[in-house]
Amino acid sequence: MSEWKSARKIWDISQTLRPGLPVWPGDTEFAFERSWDMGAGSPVNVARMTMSTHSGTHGDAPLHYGNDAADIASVALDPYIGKCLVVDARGIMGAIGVGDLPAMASADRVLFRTYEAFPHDAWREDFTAISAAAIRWLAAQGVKLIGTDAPSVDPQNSKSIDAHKAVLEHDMRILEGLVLDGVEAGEYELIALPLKIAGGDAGLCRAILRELGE
Ligand SMILES: Nc1ccccc1C(=O)C[C@H](N)C(=O)O
Ligand SMILES: [Zn+2]
Ligand SMILES: [Zn+2]
Repeated sequence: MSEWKSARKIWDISQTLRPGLPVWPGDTEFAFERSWDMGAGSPVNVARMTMSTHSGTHGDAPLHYGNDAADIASVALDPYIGKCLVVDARGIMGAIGVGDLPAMASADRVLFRTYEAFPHDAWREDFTAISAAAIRWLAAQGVKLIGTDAPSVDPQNSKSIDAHKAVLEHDMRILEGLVLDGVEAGEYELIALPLKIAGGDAGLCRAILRELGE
């Protein structure tokens, strides 16, 4: 075993960014290409990327759903690091409602697993959203961050984006596109920092869960 291996187990809950990554219908495809190849003129390999700010696993900035709201470079990082509760929401169709929420003593962060198996290779329009009522209920319990393995907290065809508006109203943070395959319901430490993009309406994340320590 590598001497670098942490004593506490780590789950990588991030999508792998690569060409062909399923993206929101109509949004920018993820593209990656070498701009310099190591060899004759260059001592190193370097690539360039083109992508939507909502590619793969990401955190939404309040600016995404509020014009005068904070960009991703300005938000505090506290919501993105610390103890979280993973909730098994597999089998719920449509949107997660208040009645689907577990009795919670206290949790600052709640992540919902909606997929039996994450759809890495195709866009699925029928993902499970989260109702605005459920978001308000979570806010009332003190929850500061809501995460989901679905690509949005609102349904794909929503124009009123009620869940996002409820999040804005309660100044919560959102993680979308998490990969929770093989993660059991329970408590973990979350670390998922969005990239610091000035004016960014979202930031790509490398998201992990870590086994709780002493
Ligand atoms: N790329 C988009 C283009 C148009 C409308 C929405 C998106 C989204 O990505 C939704 C997003 N993931 C969200 O719920 O925050
Ligand atoms: Zn998003
Ligand atoms: Zn969103």
